[in-house]
Amino acid sequence: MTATVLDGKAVFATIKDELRARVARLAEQGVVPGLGTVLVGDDPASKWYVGAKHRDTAELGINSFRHDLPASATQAEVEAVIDQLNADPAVTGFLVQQPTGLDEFALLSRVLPTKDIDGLHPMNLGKLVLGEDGPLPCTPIGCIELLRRYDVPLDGAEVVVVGRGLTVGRPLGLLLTRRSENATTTLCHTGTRDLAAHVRGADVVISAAGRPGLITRDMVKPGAAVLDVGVSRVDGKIAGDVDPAVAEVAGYLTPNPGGVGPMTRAMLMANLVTLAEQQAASR
Ligand SMILES: Nc1nc(=O)c2c([nH]1)NC[C@@H]1CN(c3ccc(C(=O)N[C@@H](CCC(=O)O)C(=O)O)cc3)C=[N+]21
Repeated sequence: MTATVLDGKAVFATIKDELRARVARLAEQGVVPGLGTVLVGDDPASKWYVGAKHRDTAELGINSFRHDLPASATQAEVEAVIDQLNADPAVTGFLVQQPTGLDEFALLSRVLPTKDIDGLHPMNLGKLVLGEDGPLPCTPIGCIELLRRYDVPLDGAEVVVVGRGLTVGRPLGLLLTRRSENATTTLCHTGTRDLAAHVRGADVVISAAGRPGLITRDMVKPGAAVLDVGVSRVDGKIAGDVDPAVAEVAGYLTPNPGGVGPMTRAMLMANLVTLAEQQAASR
């Protein structure tokens, strides 16, 4: 038995087709969505992610506005770029690529909540807690969407999330326990005494710890769905949190690369098109 591949790249291709149709309808109303990105410094991985996002927009007929700043950029300089993107009506939504090395909370708070396609503005995270509609964080909804497209049930399922970071683990817990997802969710982290015991009971495991090989074959319940969000680098290559031998016992497994990464970009594009539709409707 070998696990069914949760092919994020293939699902992204399908989602691109769906989005192209929505972009075409917006074009009939004279609206072209616009993505803004702010990148600080020259971390090669961050550069690649931002570059990939701009290739995605080009493929979808979405405008893009790229602001790359040197590592020496100050808080005030980055905030000035945020102000400019907030004020530009051609920019539907934008994100500040993390990490910046600056005061992240101040930067996140400065983005107009209505242009926050990352769903990480305190207002939007608050809406998530309160159960109000708003843009949702891309990697967490990417995980949920990937499971949905492969008919992996979440309703009543035991889900173990490994990691409590702002962009993945923390919001995933909030999303999975909503009535619409209805999963019983355990959030594990570096303080968890017996990780293996928790993972063993899980129908779905989502690991976003950034520790290569953390999830091993012996920890996984046969038939479980395993999503690998880890993007550590070992010898210049992507190393996930999930040991490859997990494929021998899991029912479903994301490749890495080719799993959650493309789904994150898919949800970013979807959030952007949704915002453009909302802005078009309220004109
Ligand atoms: N404000 C903000 N928003 C983000 O969404 C955000 C961020 N900051 N900081 C960094 C993380 C990381 N991230 C990835 C997106 C796509 C891939 C991706 O598509 N990876 C490809 C290939 C990777 C490769 O081959 O190098 C894959 O998994 O197949 C990976 C990682 C978004 N992030």
